[in-house]
Amino acid sequence: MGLKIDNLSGGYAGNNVLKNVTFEVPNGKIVALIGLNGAGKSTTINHVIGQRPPYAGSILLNDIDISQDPTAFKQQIAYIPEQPILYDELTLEEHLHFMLASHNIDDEQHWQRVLVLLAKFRLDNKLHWLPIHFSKGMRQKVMIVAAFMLNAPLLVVDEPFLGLDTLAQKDVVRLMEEQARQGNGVLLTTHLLGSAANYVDTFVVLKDGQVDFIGSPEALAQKHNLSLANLDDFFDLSQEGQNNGPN
Ligand SMILES: Nc1ncnc2c1ncn2[C@@H]1O[C@H](COP(=O)(O)OP(=O)(O)OP(=O)(O)O)[C@@H](O)[C@H]1O
Repeated sequence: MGLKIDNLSGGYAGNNVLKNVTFEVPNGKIVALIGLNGAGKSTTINHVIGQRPPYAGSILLNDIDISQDPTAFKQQIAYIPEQPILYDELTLEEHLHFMLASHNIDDEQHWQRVLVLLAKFRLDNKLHWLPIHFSKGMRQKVMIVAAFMLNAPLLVVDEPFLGLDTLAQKDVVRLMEEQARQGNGVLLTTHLLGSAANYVDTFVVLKDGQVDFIGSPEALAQKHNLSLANLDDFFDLSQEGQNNGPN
């Protein structure tokens, strides 16, 4: 069980980006989607969170098919977007209550966890602030608190570290690991392979909208004759491969 993507084709009107993408995020595992700019990572994420319907293939989360029951499917997902999405007229506190309600989560039971997360990201004294008062990093932290408070079966994170200070980056990694320990799946996109190798179970490499590799950090490093510490050089090698052309 967990997330199962089978032969997914998808993209945008007139631009079929993903071709037969197949991979899984088992419950309790952290999977990182990686690839060069334009490889199709965000497009895959858009399909997984139900923003775009698949052209072909299937997306199941704990046996619920996104095409057959999109509401039940989406209620199992917590999502941290690359760019924060906040309502200008809602305070931080109102945002969090709204998110809990939209996921049918008992507010009173969960509020203690919310307060712990707010304190961790130093937002605990800002419950009455409106988004206009938040810095870029603080806006991102609001999205992070909102996602982790849901404790959802699948956490989807698009570029989790953009705009975050190093302390917050470490907290996000620890929280993703905690999610996995609790049996939830985590799907993230990242360009920071070297550090991701320390906490992900599986890398899924996308190239031109297709899955090019699935395996552990060790297997990916071995395939490219790299040490885990030098895994960031993987992108240089991919780039060279592209520049050299298909033949
Ligand atoms: N809204 C859109 N409409 C049409 N084509 C798009 C749209 N968004 C992205 N694309 C195209 O889809 C392809 C994959 O883009 P995508 O954003 O999924 O890549 P990515 O791997 O997430 O890249 P990055 O690392 O730059 O975030 C690219 O060719 C891009 O031009």
